[in-house]
Amino acid sequence: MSGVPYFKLNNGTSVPAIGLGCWGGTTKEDRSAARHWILAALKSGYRHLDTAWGYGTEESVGWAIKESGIPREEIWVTTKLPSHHQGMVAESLNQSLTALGLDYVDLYLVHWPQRYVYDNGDPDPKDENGNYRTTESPTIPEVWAQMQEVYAAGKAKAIGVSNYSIKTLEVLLPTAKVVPAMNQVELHPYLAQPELKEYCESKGILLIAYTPTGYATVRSDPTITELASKYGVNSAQIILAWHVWRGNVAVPKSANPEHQKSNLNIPKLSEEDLKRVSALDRGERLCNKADAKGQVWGWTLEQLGW
Ligand SMILES: NC(=O)C1=CN([C@@H]2O[C@H](COP(=O)(O)OP(=O)(O)OC[C@H]3O[C@@H](n4cnc5c(N)ncnc54)[C@H](OP(=O)(O)O)[C@@H]3O)[C@@H](O)[C@H]2O)C=CC1
Ligand SMILES: O=C[C@H](O)[C@@H](O)[C@@H](O)[C@H](O)C(=O)O
Repeated sequence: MSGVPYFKLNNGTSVPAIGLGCWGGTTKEDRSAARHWILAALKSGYRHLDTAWGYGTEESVGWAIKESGIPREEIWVTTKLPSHHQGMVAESLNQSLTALGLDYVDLYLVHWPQRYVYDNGDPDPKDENGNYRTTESPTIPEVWAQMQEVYAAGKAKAIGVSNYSIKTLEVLLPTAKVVPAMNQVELHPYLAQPELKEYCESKGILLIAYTPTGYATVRSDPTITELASKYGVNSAQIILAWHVWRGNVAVPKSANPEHQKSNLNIPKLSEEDLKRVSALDRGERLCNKADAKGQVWGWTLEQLGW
């Protein structure tokens, strides 16, 4: 077993390789109650919290940081820009900072490449046919230019993207003055995304794995459970060891103190066993799958480049 390593970003800062996913449910009550399991995680040794404007848990994250008494600079905080705020990056980040009770975040991510029209602050604006009201203005490069401004102002110590593919990164990068430090995407043994990983590595972009343990689907895979027995650990630990070996940051969510603790405790696996985990890749998405219209939050898989 070993502690959590830190990975270096293209701007020279370092991020704990395991963070706590802070998606806290859909009700106001659950999102508020998340403060208690977020605080428990900080007490167990987590120093990296992953939230988003859209999760409604920024206040809970801020409360837990304050309550923990841990110095601000020892905790890595990520939040994300929602799709209906992409024309107002500075204002949206200010809203997030107010909710967090912080004066900077360590990482600010564009949550999705698709942009929605701003309609009275509705985060899911839809037309009469139930279609997302996406917009081409601002463009991806225009949104990124605004991201560079909040980075220059020091309100975000690093900036990056989420749910970007090679296709959408190829739209962003040509005019970027700051290369995204990180790209947060779905990654687990059933969706290893080797081409995206190689591409991002070649550009100096670190990947963050969301849905990192692949839910019960991947955790109960026979190879994973066999390795868990062999090493005397649980399935999530096998999968997280694989992420760290591949050089991916991972942000497992757990409200359970025992799971939280074990997710920080990374076992050392043999190269041969790690390669067995890699061999499970089948390009299967488990989160954010296409809906009945063949879209994910208003964009087709082709638009997303998935
Ligand atoms: N950028 C994006 O678009 C997205 C980002 N995310 C981020 O990624 C985070 C994690 O993603 P998520 O989809 O929740 O995937 P996870 O792989 O983190 O799965 C979470 C589930 O796994 C369970 N779990 C966690 N650890 C263990 C363990 N050791 N043993 C058994 N069960 C365990 C949790 O249950 P329990 O609480 O009971 O432990 C919970 O039900 C989110 O919170 C969010 O921060 C997620 C989706 C999209
Ligand atoms: O409106 C979009 C959804 O909230 C979507 O943003 C989430 O599934 C998300 O990607 C996450 O980070 O958990």
